[in-house]
Amino acid sequence: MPNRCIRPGDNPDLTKERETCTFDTDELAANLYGSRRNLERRREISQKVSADPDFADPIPHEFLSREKAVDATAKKSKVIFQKWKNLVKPEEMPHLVNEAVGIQGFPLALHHAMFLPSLNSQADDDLAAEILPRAKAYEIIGTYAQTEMGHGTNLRELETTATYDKTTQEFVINTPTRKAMKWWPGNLGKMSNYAVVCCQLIIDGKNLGPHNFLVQLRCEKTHEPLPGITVGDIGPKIAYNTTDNGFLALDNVRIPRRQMLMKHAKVSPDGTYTPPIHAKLNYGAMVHVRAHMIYSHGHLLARAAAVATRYSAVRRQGRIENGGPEVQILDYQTQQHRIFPQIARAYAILFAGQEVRDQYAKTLEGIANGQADLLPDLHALTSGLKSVVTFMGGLGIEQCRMSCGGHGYSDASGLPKLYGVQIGGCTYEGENMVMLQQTARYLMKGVKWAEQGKSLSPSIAYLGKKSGKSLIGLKGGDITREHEAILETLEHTARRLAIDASQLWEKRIKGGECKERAWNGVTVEMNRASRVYTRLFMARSFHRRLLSSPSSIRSVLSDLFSLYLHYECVDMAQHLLEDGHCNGGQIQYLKKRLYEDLTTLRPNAVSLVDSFEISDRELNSVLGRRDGNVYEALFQWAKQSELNYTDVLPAVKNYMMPMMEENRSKL
Ligand SMILES: CCCCCCCCCCCC(=O)SCCNC(=O)CCNC(=O)[C@H](O)C(C)(C)COP(=O)(O)OP(=O)(O)OC[C@H]1O[C@@H](n2cnc3c(N)ncnc32)[C@H](O)[C@@H]1OP(=O)(O)O
Ligand SMILES: Cc1cc2nc3c(=O)[nH]c(=O)nc-3n(C[C@H](O)[C@H](O)[C@H](O)COP(=O)(O)OP(=O)(O)OC[C@H]3O[C@@H](n4cnc5c(N)ncnc54)[C@H](O)[C@@H]3O)c2cc1C
Repeated sequence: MPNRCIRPGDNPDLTKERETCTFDTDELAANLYGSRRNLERRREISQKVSADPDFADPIPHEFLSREKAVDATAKKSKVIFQKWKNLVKPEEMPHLVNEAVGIQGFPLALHHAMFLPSLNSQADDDLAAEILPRAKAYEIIGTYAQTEMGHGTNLRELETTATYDKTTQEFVINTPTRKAMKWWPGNLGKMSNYAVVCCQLIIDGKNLGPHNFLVQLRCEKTHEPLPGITVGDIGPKIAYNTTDNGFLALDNVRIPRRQMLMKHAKVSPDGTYTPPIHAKLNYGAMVHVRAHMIYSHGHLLARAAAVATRYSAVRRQGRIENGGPEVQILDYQTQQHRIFPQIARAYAILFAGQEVRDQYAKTLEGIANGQADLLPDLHALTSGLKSVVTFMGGLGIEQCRMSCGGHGYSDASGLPKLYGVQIGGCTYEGENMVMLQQTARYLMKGVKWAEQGKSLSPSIAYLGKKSGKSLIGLKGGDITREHEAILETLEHTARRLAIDASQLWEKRIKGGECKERAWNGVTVEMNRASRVYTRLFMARSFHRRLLSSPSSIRSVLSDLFSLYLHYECVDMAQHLLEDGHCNGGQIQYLKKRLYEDLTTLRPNAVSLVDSFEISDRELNSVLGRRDGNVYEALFQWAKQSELNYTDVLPAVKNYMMPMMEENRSKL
């Protein structure tokens, strides 16, 4: 079967891998990206970016100072949002940015991820008509400033205030304390001249909670901060270092009333407050990012899996049998066990990410028509997914990095940067432990609704089902039935953990604790239930994708899905065993099946990552390059280190040489 990545001059081991492929890599890639046309567009964009001299990098970003890297990124962003703007559709923009700029952020990242979405979904018609065309035309750059130095998670306690002044029909915005400074917002420090700023709305001395306001930060002509505004960059971070995450203090900054985002909550000129149809519609921009970051985080894991798999096919080290040749490290079972589950998880996350984006679009449609009833389900699901996926992805990338040995530790591999970017997601858009609790709140309601026989939304329908005994290992050799048996066991486990957590909570309340304190005593169990609910959703979503896939790729997807399920179950074995639903023999069976999966997938491993269709430029990894010619490329990469510009560094000349000289002369 064709793997369409084979080219003359490639590393022969990699070519051999591609020759053993049992499916059409283009078919799988087209399925992943939605259609053949989308796949072709993806390639076209990759090729055109590589050919555009405006995107050429004289030296890799890894060797640039932060200021120079920010400069290079801004220069390319201008090219994207002027020259290229009309050449790509909005949905193709993330790919264009990844290709042209990379993953560490760019001046308009928050403009796209949060500024435009919050204006789109929360500004009233008048404000939207005035500001959106300017924002969409990049006449202005905006960000989303919510988090403060002292509070990020607990939005109710944000300290920035917007106090309504009826006499002038303005809001007066203030940062009352040092820790009330906005701290962290991406692109706030240096790039943005506007921001949606989250403030406590105060009318007639009454605090009506966090609301969003459009605030101009800098002069449109000079880009200098406006009076009353203190703004800057918060300094270097683990990753995202081409993003100017910023600080902001506001001192009696006045904005017109109509710059409150008033599509849902409203303040009339006389100061009358009208609440929104759903109390949390002001939090809509966060739901937007949570719904979209799942897919982009799937892509980060996909990249790491591509690097680790390709490199493991070209790296030869050690022997499996005495006297045999040095083997490709991909032949070691431990290496397969480290990397193949990451390939499967990357596919699973990408599939789930696509489903949740669709669910987000449906929910938004409902809200536009005055119906917010899909929002609680979406909030629970996106909160769970962002937490599980960012954590799973971080661990997965780290496994991929370690699987590349010493070279994985080098920036040449691209893996340290991927890891840094991925784990940022564990924190931003809601710290994972906190967001899992949001999911758990919904599950606790679901448990009650199920007890009362009420109807349940699809994502929690399993709470209303009855468990039978686990059929894992008892259904014979039919793979379809085995998948169903495992899914049923996952459903049972998710249901049981939610019910157990609910009972533990109730027990503490009955024991005399207030609901909230009792909750804090069971949050580890609550979050466990949320994770398994989310992992069940991911497994179901992968299964739906498998069932709807064309026959040409069904077999390889089924192999991948088997590996995914077996790995998930072994990883969660404790939960499967705890209540006796599964027994030790069944876990042993799952492990045996997992090891068989590793062998089954081995001939297709390289081809499965080829189907991620990530160009060399986008992958930005010497180890993961498509042609597999890594050793020469490693040397060429290292030669660009600024330490190699001269043979004798000033640091050596000024300090080390005199030291050695002095020590020699003492003898
Ligand atoms: C583009 C990709 C590229 C990606 C590139 C992106 C670049 C990076 C961008 C990073 C940007 C950021 O980090 S921006 C900053 C993000 N910050 C956060 O995410 C802060 C996290 N904190 C929160 O969201 C909140 O404070 C909570 C949810 C934890 C608590 O809020 P709360 O107001 O106290 O509400 P709480 O009592 O818990 O809940 C009351 C009820 O509201 C519901 N509820 C709570 N939140 C929501 C919500 N968002 N939507 C609907 N419903 C909600 C609850 O389920 C509950 O329902 P019921 O039970 O009553 O029915
Ligand atoms: C890369 C990056 C980009 C960001 N971009 C933006 C941006 O563009 N705009 C913006 O406004 N913000 C941004 N942020 C800020 C981010 O949203 C917050 O840092 C995040 O929401 C976590 O809040 P916190 O920092 O207050 O953490 P904290 O809440 O202080 O968390 C510290 C610890 O306390 C625990 N904890 C807190 N509350 C609870 C609870 N109720 N139950 C149990 N445990 C709890 C947490 O789990 C965690 O272990 C960004 C952050 C990062 C890292």
